Amino acid sequence: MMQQYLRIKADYPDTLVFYRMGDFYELFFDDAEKAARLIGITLTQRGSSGGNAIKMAGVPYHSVDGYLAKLIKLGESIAICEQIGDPATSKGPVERKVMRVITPGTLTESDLLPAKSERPLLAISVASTKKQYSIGFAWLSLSSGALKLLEIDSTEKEFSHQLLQECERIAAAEILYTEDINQPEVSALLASLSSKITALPAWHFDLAQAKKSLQEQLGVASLSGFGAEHATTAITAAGALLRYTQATQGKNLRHINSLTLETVDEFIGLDAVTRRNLELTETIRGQESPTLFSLLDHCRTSMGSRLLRHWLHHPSRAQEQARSRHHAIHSLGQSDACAALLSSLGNIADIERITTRIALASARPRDLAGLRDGLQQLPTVRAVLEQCQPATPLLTQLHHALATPIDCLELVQSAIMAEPATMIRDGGVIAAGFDAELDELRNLSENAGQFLIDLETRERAETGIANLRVEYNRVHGFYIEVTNGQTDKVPERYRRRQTLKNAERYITPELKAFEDKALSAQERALVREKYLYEQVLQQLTPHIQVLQTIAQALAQLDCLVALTEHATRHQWCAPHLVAEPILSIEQGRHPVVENQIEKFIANDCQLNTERKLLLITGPNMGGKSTYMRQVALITLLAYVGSYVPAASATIGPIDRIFTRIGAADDLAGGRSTFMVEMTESAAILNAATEKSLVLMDEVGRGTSTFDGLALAWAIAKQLITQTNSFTLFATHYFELTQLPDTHSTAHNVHLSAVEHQETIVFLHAVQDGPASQSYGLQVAQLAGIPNQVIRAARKHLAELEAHSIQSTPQFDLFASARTEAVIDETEHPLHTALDEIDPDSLSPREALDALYKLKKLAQST
Ligand SMILES: Nc1ncnc2c1ncn2[C@@H]1O[C@H](COP(=O)(O)OP(=O)(O)OP(=O)(O)O)[C@@H](O)[C@H]1O
Repeated sequence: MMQQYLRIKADYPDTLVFYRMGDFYELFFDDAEKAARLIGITLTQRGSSGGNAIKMAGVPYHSVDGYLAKLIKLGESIAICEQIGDPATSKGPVERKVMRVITPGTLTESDLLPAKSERPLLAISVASTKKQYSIGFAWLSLSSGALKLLEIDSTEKEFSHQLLQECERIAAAEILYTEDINQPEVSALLASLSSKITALPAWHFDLAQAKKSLQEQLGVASLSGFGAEHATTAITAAGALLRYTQATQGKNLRHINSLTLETVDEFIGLDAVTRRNLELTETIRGQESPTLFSLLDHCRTSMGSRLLRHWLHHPSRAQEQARSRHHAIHSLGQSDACAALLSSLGNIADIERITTRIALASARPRDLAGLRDGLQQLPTVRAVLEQCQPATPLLTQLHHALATPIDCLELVQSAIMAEPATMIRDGGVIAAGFDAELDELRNLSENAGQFLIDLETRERAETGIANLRVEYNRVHGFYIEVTNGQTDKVPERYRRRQTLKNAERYITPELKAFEDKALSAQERALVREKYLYEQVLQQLTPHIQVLQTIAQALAQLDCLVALTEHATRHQWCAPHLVAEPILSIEQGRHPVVENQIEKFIANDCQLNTERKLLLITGPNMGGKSTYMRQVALITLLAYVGSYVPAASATIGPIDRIFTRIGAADDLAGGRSTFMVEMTESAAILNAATEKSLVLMDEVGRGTSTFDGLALAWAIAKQLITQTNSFTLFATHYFELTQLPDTHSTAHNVHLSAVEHQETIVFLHAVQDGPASQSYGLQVAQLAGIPNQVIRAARKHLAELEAHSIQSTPQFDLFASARTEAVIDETEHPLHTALDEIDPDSLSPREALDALYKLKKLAQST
């Protein structure tokens, strides 16, 4: 047996092998030690191999799912090795085979998957020519069957950034790549993500082979129908991805029958920092709520929740998609459609994942019952949609997709019991009337009850033993039990089966014959049921595609209903997406904060070609960050297709949203607060365009005042004059408020506060003009800094202010620092000489002389 084990293990060196032995899965050697360490199962030793004791650890097969879930969470992969031979007939060890490999990116079991998020598997391929790179991404959500491709061109400088950005957006549970990627830092880069990283041999990434297997999988002769035939690097990645998935599943992947080619400019660009700062699906501290997603997720199905999460991370730049959702929300909100739909959707199971399990033949009886109950809701859902006025194209499309697949529904209705057992092996799954043979076998075993009662009555009468009982247990089968006092009345034909303390148990030829028949009928019924169940799964496979369409339509409808619900409840408005460059929000609120505090103060935001950068000043705690975030979230929500928390919102084309908010050390990544701040700012300055929305919060505060101020000033200037992006720039450097004097597209706004009896009251209202003072000490006092410290600070502040007698203290310090530097430089003899030259008035000869003179001067200093 150990030889068999070692042969199998050799094919799965980096995977924990769960080796089936009777009712247990056993792990051996290093696998056993590792599993014992990771999931706390007991490590034992038995026998020996090569003179060393064999370490082993096992888990019972019926509770394996819990252990698998823990291991997968820890990033482990597991090979499930089953007994496939018949132990009764095999000579030597029973034949065994790895039936499937479970990896973090290839999960389909409901117990192992999070209900509300996807766990995609991503493969990355890189092709390079000189300094140009093409990065191919192919990712698959095995639990839904959605396969996506993306190919981006990159340069050496951009490579790492682009690779990381896409990986973070896709958020794969597992990444496949080849170590042969020419960039050695790639593996380090990928390792910085939280996914499991699997390196594959280079030959898995072969274009010709990839194209062939992709076409075979999708059942097409060319990929042109998907517009993907030229995306060769992405196709190469898809080849490796398919090979890996097929190998782990050991089955046909019938539910993967389409692919989507994404383009890099399709979505509003959100880098990882921005996703985090805006707290879309995770708070900055990494919690699940409160986030934009936790706020809006009123979805009744897990399919809806997953799609909503996807929508929030993928707002399309094309305004059409968002507009069609706004129209649908308008229509759904007009009537009481939402309430009706919410109750129907609440009765619908996760048809998307159930369909996948049907394709993989791993669907459990309750999956099919769930499918049946869900499909039965479709007519009601459609009827409600028909009532929605006005009928919008999107709702009509959903109505169309939600037609009941009659054949499929009839099949599950007739085949599956109303409330089937959890496992097919226990029976109690196939409905009565579906199969005559099964009904007959069940009849035989179930009618045993009456036969036994009759027998008992007869035997009592014949033997005169009044308390004689005919009974059954799993170990000894049927028997007649007679208490000790009565055993002398037992007739000859009784054979003793078992002796107990107070009684004897017997069997008779008649009872034995019945037992054989009944037990075999029961066994045969179980076998028949299993067979029928497999047939039903088979017969469902032609319906996979239509079930996928239904699942997607239900998910969309669920999201729309959730958004409508929220919009109605919180008086959100329909945004206008327009072609002009404008971002005009009236009475905007922060969607999450407005829900958490009693009285949220609404604020406007006007940005357009004449007003592109707002310098936001105001006290700490005044609401600057909240204001900036709310503008970004309203913009994002509008493009997601949701209504927005405002009285009105008109928003033009937006290509990316950038944020530089707050400062946190990235100690793990080896970057200080200031380094993080500057890296993020650099990314913005390099990539922002005039269609980008940029949020900059207190840039420069991570370093000394002068350096910080100088950087903040230069960055703001660059955003005004070069990138010309829509910018919200919050700062505590009052000196920056002078920028609008020289740059007409920059404007000052501030968050107001008033002093009241030595303390400060925040008004949270955005007003024109710069703030008059910073109220830092008052906020510190509010925060509980001891009075003594506050008094000392106040004294020191007065001294500082007295020192800088100039009108605007810090700015003048900054200005004089600059002029000093300039004076220094102009006093250099070389500079003096240069200043004296007027190139326009020089003859060629004089110019040459001047050049010699300058060169000499340069050498002498
Ligand atoms: N518009 C508003 N209406 C009501 N309360 C608000 C509003 N904006 C912000 N607040 C409240 O004020 C608190 C502080 O807001 P915020 O963090 O935006 O201030 P800030 O000016 O960015 O402060 P700092 O400069 O210290 O970072 C928020 O937690 C919120 O409770």
